[in-house]
Amino acid sequence: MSSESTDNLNSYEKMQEIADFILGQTEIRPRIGIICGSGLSGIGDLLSEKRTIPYTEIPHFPKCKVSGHRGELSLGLLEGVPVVCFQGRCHYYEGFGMSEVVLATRIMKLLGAKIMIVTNAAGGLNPSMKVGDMMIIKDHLNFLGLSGISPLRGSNEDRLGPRFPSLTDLYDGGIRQIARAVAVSMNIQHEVHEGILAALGGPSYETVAELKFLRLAGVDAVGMSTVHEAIAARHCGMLVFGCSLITNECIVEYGTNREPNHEEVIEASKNGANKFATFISKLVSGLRQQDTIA
Ligand SMILES: O=P(O)(O)O[C@H]1O[C@H](CO)[C@@H](O)[C@H]1O
Ligand SMILES: Nc1nc2[nH]cnc2c(=O)[nH]1
Repeated sequence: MSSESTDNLNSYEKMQEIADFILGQTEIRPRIGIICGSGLSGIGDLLSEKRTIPYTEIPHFPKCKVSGHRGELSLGLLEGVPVVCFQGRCHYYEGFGMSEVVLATRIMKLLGAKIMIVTNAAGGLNPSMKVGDMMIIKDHLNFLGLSGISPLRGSNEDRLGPRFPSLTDLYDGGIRQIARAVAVSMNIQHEVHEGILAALGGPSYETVAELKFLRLAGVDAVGMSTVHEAIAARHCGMLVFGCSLITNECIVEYGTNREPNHEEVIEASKNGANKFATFISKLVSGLRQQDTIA
């Protein structure tokens, strides 16, 4: 399998080489980095003065191939703010190592970003969440992390961050407050929840028993990504905002003849993509007004 992990992207020098290559392609110096979830790459289409680079043209960059992920990055202005938008992510279940899964996060840091906005498609476990709703991530339960699968495993790169970073208040409270205000300004506050994301390894979806367990644990939505990038962002000192688009309702009963599938996920994210992108761009505008990115 060509995407199989060599997990060799922990080298700071290699990361710097990638960042220098990207900076050589554009005058844009991003203050915010955005990672687009499944079917959500359209956020990058809102950029002006845009320069798009396919991942295949970037030295050392892993080639992610899941459908719904474009596999390119765009630099440009969003609401007048210089941003880098990664339109496609690498997942652990694809066979990538953690250093590849979080490479985009570390590259945005080396490009100069202060804030990471990380997005995903997720299954709604809280019964109040409907397909097409959004969930501002308040905190996460990282099932891979709890068993030691961490992007920070291995010798620590002190130039990125500390050996033992705290994850308390990982998802920045001030940015979440701005996001809630944006939801009110768009009159979609009833569709924008705030809750706990559980990250599982995938690529299989959850069993009924697992979902019942997760619900008991206070989980609101389930995904297969995001938390690793959030940890890497905290490690290297970026503020983190995370948001899920709810693309399917988790099936928590036996014998319903319903089951999740990726086509449904992509279809729902296509349907919700425009509103989601508007929400993110208004959030960026809010961050600029509050000088959070200064
Ligand atoms: O997390 P993103 O990349 O949005 O995609 C989510 O959707 C896919 C499953 O349908 C998985 O890749 C899961 O992680
Ligand atoms: N783990 C998981 N990830 C998802 N991504 C989109 N939907 C789902 C889901 O139901 N479960």
